[in-house]
Amino acid sequence: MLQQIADAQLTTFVIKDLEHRFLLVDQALADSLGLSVEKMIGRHDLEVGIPERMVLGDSKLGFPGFWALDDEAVKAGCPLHEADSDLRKGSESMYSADTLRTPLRDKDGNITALLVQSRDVSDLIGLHQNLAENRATVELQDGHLSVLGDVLTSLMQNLDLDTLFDHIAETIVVHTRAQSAYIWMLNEAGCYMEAVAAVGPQKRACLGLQRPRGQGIAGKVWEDRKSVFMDKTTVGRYWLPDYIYEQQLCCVPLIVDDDVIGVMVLGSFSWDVSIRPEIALAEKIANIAAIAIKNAQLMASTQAELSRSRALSELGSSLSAISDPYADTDAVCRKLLDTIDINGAVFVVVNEHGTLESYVAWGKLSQEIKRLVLLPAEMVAETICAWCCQTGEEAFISRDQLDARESSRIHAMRDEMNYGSTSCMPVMSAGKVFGALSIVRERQRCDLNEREINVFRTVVNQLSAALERYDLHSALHHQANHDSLTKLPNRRQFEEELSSYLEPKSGNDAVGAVMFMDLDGFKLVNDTLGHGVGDELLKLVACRLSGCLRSEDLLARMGGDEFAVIIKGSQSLEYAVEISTRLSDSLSKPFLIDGSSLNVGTSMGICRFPEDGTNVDDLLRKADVAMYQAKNNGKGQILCFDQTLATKVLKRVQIEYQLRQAIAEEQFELFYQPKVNCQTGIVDGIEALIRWRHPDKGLIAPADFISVAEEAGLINAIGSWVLNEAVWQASQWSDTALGKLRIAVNIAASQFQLENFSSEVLDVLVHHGVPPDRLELEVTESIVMKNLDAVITRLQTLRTAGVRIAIDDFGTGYSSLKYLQDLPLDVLKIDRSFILRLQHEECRQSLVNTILLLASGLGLETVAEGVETLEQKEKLVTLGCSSIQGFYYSVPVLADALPGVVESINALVAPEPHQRAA
Ligand SMILES: Nc1nc2c(ncn2[C@@H]2O[C@H](COP(=O)(O)O[C@H]3[C@@H](O)[C@H](n4cnc5c(=O)[nH]c(N)nc54)O[C@@H]3COP(=O)(O)O)[C@@H](O)[C@H]2O)c(=O)[nH]1
Repeated sequence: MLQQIADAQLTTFVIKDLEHRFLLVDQALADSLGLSVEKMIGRHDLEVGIPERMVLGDSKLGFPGFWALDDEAVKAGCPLHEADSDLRKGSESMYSADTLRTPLRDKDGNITALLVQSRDVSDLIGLHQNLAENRATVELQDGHLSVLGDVLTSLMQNLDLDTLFDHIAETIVVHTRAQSAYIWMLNEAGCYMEAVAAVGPQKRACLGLQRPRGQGIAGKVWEDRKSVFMDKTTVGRYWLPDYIYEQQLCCVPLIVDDDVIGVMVLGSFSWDVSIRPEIALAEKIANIAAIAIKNAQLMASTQAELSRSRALSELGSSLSAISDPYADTDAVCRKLLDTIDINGAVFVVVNEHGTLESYVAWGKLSQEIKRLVLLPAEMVAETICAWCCQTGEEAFISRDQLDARESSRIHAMRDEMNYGSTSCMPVMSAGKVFGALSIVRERQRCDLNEREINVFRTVVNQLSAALERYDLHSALHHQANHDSLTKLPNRRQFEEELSSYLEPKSGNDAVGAVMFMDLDGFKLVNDTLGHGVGDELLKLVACRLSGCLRSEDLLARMGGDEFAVIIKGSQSLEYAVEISTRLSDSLSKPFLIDGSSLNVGTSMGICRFPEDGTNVDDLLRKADVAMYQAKNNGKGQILCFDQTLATKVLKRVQIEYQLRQAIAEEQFELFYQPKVNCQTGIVDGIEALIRWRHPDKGLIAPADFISVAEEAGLINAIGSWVLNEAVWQASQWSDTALGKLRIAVNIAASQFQLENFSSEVLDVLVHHGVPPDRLELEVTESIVMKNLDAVITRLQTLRTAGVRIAIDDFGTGYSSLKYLQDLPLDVLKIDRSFILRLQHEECRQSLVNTILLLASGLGLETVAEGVETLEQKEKLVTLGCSSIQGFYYSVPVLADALPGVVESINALVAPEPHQRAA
């Protein structure tokens, strides 16, 4: 029955005596040992074939053996549980057991036997091991997942491409057992893989390396499109010199949309720790990295596109405001590098000699835009730019083409400079080729596409239009700033240039001189030979003057026959005088125009800056003042500005200004001075003499303003007023005692130059109803200076009508007998200077006598001016003078006072009423 119990157990069920002999053995154990139960009873473990190291123990396994465990249980006197492991059975296969040894006691309590119950737990342990392995796998995957989560987060944070590449390389080293990492990216044209980021000792050496398809590890992974593990012993030929420290490499392709865009390489410097298992993680990182790279590339190209379109619109607006075609083209070239994704822009121009020269070249080298070295002119002539300039057509060269329109040395240069795709277009202005603009890409990059060429064409067209606008604007500007006759700068340009030159530069005043000149004798040429000759003369003068100056100086035509010069940079008065003398001398030789030899000279005024002024107005005014004075001193003079001179001129200018107001407001009055007949002692005429009643300064004598009026061209207006006023006054006196008196009016020489002068005089007489014989015109000898024939005709017309003509101030001017004969005269007025001291100086007497004889010989009456004394009067009467005028009889008086004055003069000779009666 006990045997039945033993056999019914699921476990090994054995009872042993204290010598380890089996007292009871279950059938299963006997079967497993290939023995019968009976055969085992009474035998110990070794005798039934249980291996010795199980029975007696195995030190290697740390197993004490069945017997030692049996003894231990007996000794302990209580059940002993033992989890045996890795036990080998007879077949040497491994098994594990869970054994309980329970000492059995007799009725006296003594241990007499040992119950051994043992269970085979090998399967259970296997299960445990599987469980542990599974747990490790899950943990590894969990680890990978968390690594990938980190990687994903860090790579998707919108990094720019370069930072992203670096970041990927760093991430690999952080999250795998790799000690170095390299990122290789396919170039734009898909020609090679380029190392763009690296972590590890080879970083510097490796960055920028390029590997074509199939070459090097990156090239091989690109070709095979799958991950690979290599070590130095197995793959020598792909190693190249790229990885000198690494012993093992894991290489993973970066694939997006089935295209290999790059390669990720993980390296380890030791043999001990294999990085082969890292491939799985690296591949997962690569998947994320590839997407992140693609995103960043998209982002970068979108941003580049955005900034290109921004640059394009900026370019458009800067082109519309082009101010200097050269400087602006330079800027356009630079902007083109931003506007179109290119590596170089070159601009060549056709210079004024019609030859091509390289003007500007810009290149984009690792994002930095730099000016490139310009090609020598002879090489420019062999480029595609020259072809474009010659034909006026566009040209395109693809990246791998050697275009026959360029010379072989340009091909060699292209090679050396790594030039690829090129587009060149002519820049035109008003149908004329101005130059050519060319853009270029590095050879490794794709050809310029249609869209990019269109953008380039738009820019070139805009540039051409801008140049056309600029040319037009320049022409207009030139027109506005230059004299069309002499082509010299005009007054406006002169003032602008002087003003900008005078602006203090770096705190220093500009130094130099301004000269103002006016041609002497030009008016005569113009009036006598006509404006055509005058114009030719001005052109020749401009040419001679220009030849005397340095290129930095400026000669301008200020208007009419006036020229001005800016001498820059010299403070020396001597130098200014030297230049002006040179200018003046240059005009000394006659000018030959239409077969006539013409002579002109120049009067010149000089002022210097900063001494005489620091602004345009001051300097021009002062040079003008000096010139004015030079002219007054006599023709052909050069004078430097001085303040006294300026005061005089200022006064003159003020008088001129006020005179204009005086004419407008009729601030003039006529005074009248009687002329007394020497024979009768009776007043036989009066002279009208002008006075200016200035609102502030009171009465101003004609000596203080007539000459200014003559110079300013105001005398004709004043003369008209005097004539009208005097004739009107004569008409007022018509029915009085003064009604028969002849009234003399002073006429300036320029009045005789007026074509309608005689008709004006006659009209005034008619208008006021005064007969012509009551008017006498006093003219000076200066009327013979100009247009003598016309003057004589006018005088004759007047004289024929009955107006008398007197020559005034005789003896002070030309005193030519010829004109005395030619001019139709009635009266000769002897100048006051001859009368003065008449009674003291013998020679004066004979002079006056001669004049009187001359007048009498010519049939002219005579009037002596400025007679102040009785002696003078008596002498003149004795000498036979016709009439006398002077303070001796009366100072000039106002019209109201004149009747009284005349009456009292006449009274001096008229008999008293009682005498008359007698
Ligand atoms: N074109 C015009 N010229 C005019 C006009 N009115 C005057 N003048 C000329 O101005 C000059 C100065 O004239 P005025 O100051 O009026 O002097 C005249 C007399 O006042 C002065 N005079 C007369 N008698 C004496 C005298 O005894 N002593 C003395 N010191 N001066 C005297 O002489 C002037 C007269 O000059 P003239 O005309 O030459 O007879 C003078 O040249 C005027 O011509 C005008 O309307 N238009």
